Amino acid sequence: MNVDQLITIRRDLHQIPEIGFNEIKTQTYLLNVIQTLSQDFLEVKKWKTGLLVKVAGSNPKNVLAYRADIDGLPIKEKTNYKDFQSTHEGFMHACGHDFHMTIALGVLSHYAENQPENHLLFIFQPAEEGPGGAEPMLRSEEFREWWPDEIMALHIAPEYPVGTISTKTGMLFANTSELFITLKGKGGHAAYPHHANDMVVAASHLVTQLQSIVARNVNPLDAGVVTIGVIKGGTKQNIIAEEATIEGTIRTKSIETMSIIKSRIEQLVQGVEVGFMCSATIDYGANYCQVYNEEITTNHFIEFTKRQSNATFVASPEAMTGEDFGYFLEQIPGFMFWLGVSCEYGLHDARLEPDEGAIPFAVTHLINFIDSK
Ligand SMILES: CC(=O)N[C@@H](CCC[C@H](N)C(=O)O)C(=O)O
Repeated sequence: MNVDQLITIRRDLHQIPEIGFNEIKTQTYLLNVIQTLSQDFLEVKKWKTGLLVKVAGSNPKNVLAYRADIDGLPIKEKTNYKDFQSTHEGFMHACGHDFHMTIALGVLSHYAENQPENHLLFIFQPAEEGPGGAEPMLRSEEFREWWPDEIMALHIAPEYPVGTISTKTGMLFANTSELFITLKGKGGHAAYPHHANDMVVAASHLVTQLQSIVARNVNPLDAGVVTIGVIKGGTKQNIIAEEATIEGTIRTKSIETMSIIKSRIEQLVQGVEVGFMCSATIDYGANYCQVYNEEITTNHFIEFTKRQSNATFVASPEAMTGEDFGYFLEQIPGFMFWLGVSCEYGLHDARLEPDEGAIPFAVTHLINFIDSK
């Protein structure tokens, strides 16, 4: 695949972002591209809205896997793209998964023409942003039949210039848990507050109290995040709300801190139930384990990257981002790395315009790395 074809694919995919386990058009698009490749060494399996593609090696000793996540986000795009903005109103590839898929297709197309020595497995995984596709995929018969010996994945990094690769051994990304809290009280007329239990006021108190957990319950030498991204409640300005919902995410470096934060959330929610005479439910949604890069495979990739004259290696700090790729790394040795895409706006920003020059760079880097093994 030449650079123009890769850019066309990225722009096509950018126009059809779909959220977790709804990647219907994306799956069809990927299948159509894969069908244009030479099929001599390829085998394709569908798994839910994702795909598994195996390339048969000529003298296989092991299976090396490359994983790309394929879902988009519920974000209304605000890029300056003229011809290829999202056609799905309110949805956007604002986390670079259009890049991740394109790079995977670029590498796959090379090996469809040039048979690798070892087997290769390309994983197009749904629902990374939630509710999590990696864990159920790992348990599936489809995946277990093609279980790899080693696995790798990349994530775009807007803060680094094109040509930069950044990673580290050990923890790269944090443990995560989603958080959904619903408060139910008694609604009523705005002028009769003494006959109601106002869930807008209760939710406001709770959001403020939740901020105290990291400040006062997490060891300052450890790290934790409690971010509330959504607060909803009420139906009209002169009606006291009978229901409010709070949605957020928890991030920690250790499992113990995740338990501490969750039990504090439960205590604070109980306090709000008593204090505001309401009832509450807590749902932790999708939980991801940390992304922990295995030492030997990661160091091998770092050493390879440092030897490439067109690549700049940056030792990565740990990040409180989450990735369900951590589930693959729990069971299969491998690593994830950041790929510089040079953009002033960060991940999950409606203005994210990653530099497409990173696509051919990454495709070549990965092919050279696989061939070096
Ligand atoms: C790389 C990245 O941005 N990943 C997401 C993963 C989301 C996990 C889950 N849905 C949650 O919100 O906890 C991130 O937000 O870090």
